[in-house]
Amino acid sequence: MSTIKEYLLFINGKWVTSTSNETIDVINPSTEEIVATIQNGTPQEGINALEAADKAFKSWKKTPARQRAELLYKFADQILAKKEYLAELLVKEQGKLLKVARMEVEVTASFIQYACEWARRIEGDILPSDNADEQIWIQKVPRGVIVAITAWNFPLALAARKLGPALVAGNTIVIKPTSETPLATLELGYIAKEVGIPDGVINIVTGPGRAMGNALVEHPITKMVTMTGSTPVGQQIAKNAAQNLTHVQLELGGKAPFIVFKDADIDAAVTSALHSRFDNCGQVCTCNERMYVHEDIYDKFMDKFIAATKALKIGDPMLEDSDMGPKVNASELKHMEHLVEVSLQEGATIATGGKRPKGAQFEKGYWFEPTILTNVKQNMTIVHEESFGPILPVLKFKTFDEAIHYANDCEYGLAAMVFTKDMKTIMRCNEELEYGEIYVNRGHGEQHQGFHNGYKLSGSGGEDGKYGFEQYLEKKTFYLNYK
Ligand SMILES: NC(=O)C1=CN([C@@H]2O[C@H](COP(=O)(O)OP(=O)(O)OC[C@H]3O[C@@H](n4cnc5c(N)ncnc54)[C@H](OP(=O)(O)O)[C@@H]3O)[C@@H](O)[C@H]2O)C=CC1
Ligand SMILES: O=C(O)[C@@H](O)[C@@H]1OC[C@H](O)[C@H]1O
Repeated sequence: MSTIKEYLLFINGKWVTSTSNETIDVINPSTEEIVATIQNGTPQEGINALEAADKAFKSWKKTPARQRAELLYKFADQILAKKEYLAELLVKEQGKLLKVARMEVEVTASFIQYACEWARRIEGDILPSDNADEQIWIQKVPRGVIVAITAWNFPLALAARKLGPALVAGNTIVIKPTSETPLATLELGYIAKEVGIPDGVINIVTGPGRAMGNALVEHPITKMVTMTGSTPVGQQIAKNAAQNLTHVQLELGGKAPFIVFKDADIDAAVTSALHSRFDNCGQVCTCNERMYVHEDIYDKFMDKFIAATKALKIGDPMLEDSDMGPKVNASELKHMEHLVEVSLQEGATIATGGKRPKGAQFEKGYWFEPTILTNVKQNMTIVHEESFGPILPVLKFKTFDEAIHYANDCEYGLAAMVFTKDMKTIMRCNEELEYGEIYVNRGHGEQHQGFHNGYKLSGSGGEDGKYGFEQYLEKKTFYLNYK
């Protein structure tokens, strides 16, 4: 009889049971079984975590950056040492394929290792003053307590993407993972103790965002909120943080266009389009959310693309030969069905998929077939509303200007993908596409040294790389007169 693990709140280096005496079940999306429970933490417990982080900040910021990095390298090593355990936990709580979960654990460690490289590169400026015998120093200093709020699609990697730079820069952190997939993130509390991260430097609290999240965002101890999630919630966080003018960094929704020009390598485009839509059951912020294929190659492209989509194997994410697992929860599954229903009502047709799969193995769980919609018009809902799931509308285009117009006709601006061999077309796309991240002749997939930056309603601030690291530092200008 497997016992259900009850996770507690991780505050000031201790595991704490919430005074709410309430827990939240974490459900396995493949089986609908309870995987574990978490605390329904109270807003006061969130504030307790902030106070612990504030207390720890005073000594953590004085710790030489190299020592901070050395501890975080050990933290990353311990994450890798637990790869199989953490990967299986991710499969159970999020439904992602085991091979993708293993990649997520590796990426979690590499996010932290990348941040550690910045330990000896925190550079300021020294400027000559207009006054004699005076210098101006512009110093980079840590902000203080960072609140990190994460989404459910890559929960562990998203936490590390924030924890790494925050701590290397000298800040302390309170992480609130989503209530959907908090387990692997909570395991970071055990790892923090194992490697000797000082108490209070890392705190992990759970509870619904509207209560626990609000409390963390609105408190004056909080000096920065970094959040990954949906645009409506990001907008709410920005409003709540405004009362203290707290710095906010938001990575939000997307509706990436995937444009296949007439001269594209069709086989390469088919493979990239397939993975950029259906990997992680379409639950990646930079996913191929809508395709524009030049009319001259449309039939040839679609024959190959539909065949490849039909060949995808939906199944138990623990099995090596599965290509796609379930959606993360029941409401997301219902959202898929709703989007297909609306698309059909608006005149689209289904080339493949469009419903829950049949079979005994799909009786339980939140499964949805990989779906391609055709006869789609630019003004349809599915072309503008993020699906964040395995549904792909495909449209034709005639001219370059038409493709760019369609692609930019969107309230989001995170990622775009373009397939062409023509350099002039590539450079015009670079210039005219209104997106923070453009992939040319390959599918989506950021790298740590890049800059994951959403335009429009896809976010503000950006993260990763040099410019993401800089967000975790404040500037302090120092006029030194030595007359
Ligand atoms: N740009 C990017 O890099 C990424 C963007 N996303 C986007 O995230 C969405 C899916 O993730 P999902 O988790 O459903 O996103 P949500 O916006 O629903 O939740 C994100 C996080 O915010 C918390 N939250 C909710 N309300 C508040 C509040 N009022 N104050 C503070 N925190 C709050 C949630 O907690 P709880 O769940 O416990 O309520 C969760 O931890 C998609 O739209 C996708 O596009 C996802 C991944 C990456
Ligand atoms: O947030 C996302 O969906 C992507 O940025 C995803 O998150 C962590 C992985 O490294 C990215 O692919």
